[in-house]
Parts: sequence; structure tokens; C-alpha cells
Amino acid sequence: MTAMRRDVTGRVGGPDRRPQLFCALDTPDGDRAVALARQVAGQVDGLKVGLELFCAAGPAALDRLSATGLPLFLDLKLHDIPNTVAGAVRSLMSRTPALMTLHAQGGAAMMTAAVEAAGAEAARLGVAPPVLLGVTVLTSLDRDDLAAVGVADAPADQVLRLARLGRASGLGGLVCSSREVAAVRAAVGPDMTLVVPGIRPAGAAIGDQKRVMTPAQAVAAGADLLVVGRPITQADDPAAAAAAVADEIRTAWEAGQGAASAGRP
Ligand SMILES: O=c1ccn([C@@H]2O[C@H](COP(=O)(O)O)[C@@H](O)[C@H]2O)c(=O)[nH]1
Repeated sequence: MTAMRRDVTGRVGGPDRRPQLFCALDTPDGDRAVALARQVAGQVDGLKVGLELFCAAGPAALDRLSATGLPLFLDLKLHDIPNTVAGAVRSLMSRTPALMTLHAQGGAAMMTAAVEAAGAEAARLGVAPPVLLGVTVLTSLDRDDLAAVGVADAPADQVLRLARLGRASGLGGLVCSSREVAAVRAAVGPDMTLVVPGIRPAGAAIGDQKRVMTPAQAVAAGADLLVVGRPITQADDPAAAAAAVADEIRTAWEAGQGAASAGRP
């Protein structure tokens, strides 16, 4: 597995805790994914492989992307009975992803089974276990969408409920939108890795996302890892688009660091 910057707790971000940028390679074409990865490799901290690429190109896509040397984030959002999810985690571990997702609404037994399977399989293979991330409420959903599936609470309340369940189940991190990340941090403490998709630079098309923020806003809110897909991959110049997002993250982070040290006695 490619080294991830983690602090002593395992939280992604490294000693300086600068938020990381991962590019979502959402394409059914393995060759295009590899080409995109090469284009953005100098600007991003890692690559995210989701359902579209994995369903089309399979685990071989992970092997090809590993050659970039960047950490891989396998975002398959596992959601099934505990035994099946544990088996899927074991099967995926040989590809040594740095991060993997499962749906927190799959419940505590499912998440615990995944954590145990990842730990045991990592020990057997002699590798570091991935950071298991619980997806709380998809960033493409708003209050009306939740109501339509029988959840009367606002997204922020449902995110917090699932975040606490994920922490109690032993997960290493959570996926939520930037809008909830500060409240989730307050609820789960400093050690969990908080990942935010639904990132849109000012003026970018929002598409199917509903709970969005800019990269700078996500950093100010306290995100550890920002996932950006189409604003980079569908740009005329993906490398330049990735560099602009990375710059925005760095600038916002440094401004926050400066403000924090100015407030210190
Ligand atoms: O709540 C979630 C969880 C995962 N995603 C994934 O992130 C990227 C976002 O891509 P964009 O093109 O920047 O919208 C995509 O792979 C999703 O599957 C998410 O958007 N929201």
C-alpha cells in the first residue's frame, strides 16, 4: 500500500493536518482513468475509485492505478448483511486500498464485522488496514429525499446519528457533506478522519449534488479529506483544475493556521 499521511491516531492528514485532495475517477474506461490519474498525480494526494470504474474495469483498475504511487480510496459503499460485507472487505484487502467505504445505515453489526475482517485480513497479509469510512447521508440527498424514504429528520440530524453509530462500531472515519463536518467533529472527537465529497469550486456546475460547499469552505469547516470528481475530470485541463483546487485548499488551510496562531497567547 502506498503510504498515507496519518497522525498517531490513524487519522488521515499527517502531522500538519493539512486537508488532503483526492480525485474521483468516475469513468467506465480503465485507460481513461489511468490517463487522468497521470495528469493529476502531481496535484492531488490520492485517487478515488468508485462503482462506475470498479464495475467496468474490476480490481485490475486498482492494480493499474497503484502504479501512480498515490494512495487509493476504494469507494464501493458496501451495504449488506454483516457476513457478506465482512467477506467483501476480506476479498478487497489484497488490493491494499488506503481507504474504503461502507454505508453506516447498514447498522452496527455490519460495521463491526467489517472492522474485524479488515483487521484480521491486514494482519494475515502483513499490511496496514485501510481506514474504514462510514457513509452517513449521501451529499446528493436533501431533506425531501430523506422524507421520501421514511427519515423525518433533517440531513444534519441523520448524519450525526449515523456518525455516532459509526464511531461506536469502530470505524476510522466518516463521509458527510461539508455542511455537517463541524458538528460531526464536535460529536465524534479529534481522531476520526472526516471525508467530504460534494465539493464545488465557485462557479462549477453542481450537477446531482445537493449539499455542497467550495474547497475553501470545506477546509474552514474542518474537513480532513476533500473528494473532487467532475470539476477536475471534466475540465478542459484536468491538471490545471486540480492545481487550482489544491491551491484553494492550501490557501484556506494556511489562513486558518494563521488565524489560530494569532489567537494564541
Ligand atoms: O455522499 C457521497 C459519497 C460519495 N460521493 C462520491 O464522491 C464523488 C463526487 O464526485 P463529483 O463529480 O465531484 O460530484 C463521486 O465519486 C461520488 O460517488 C458523493 O458524491 N457523495
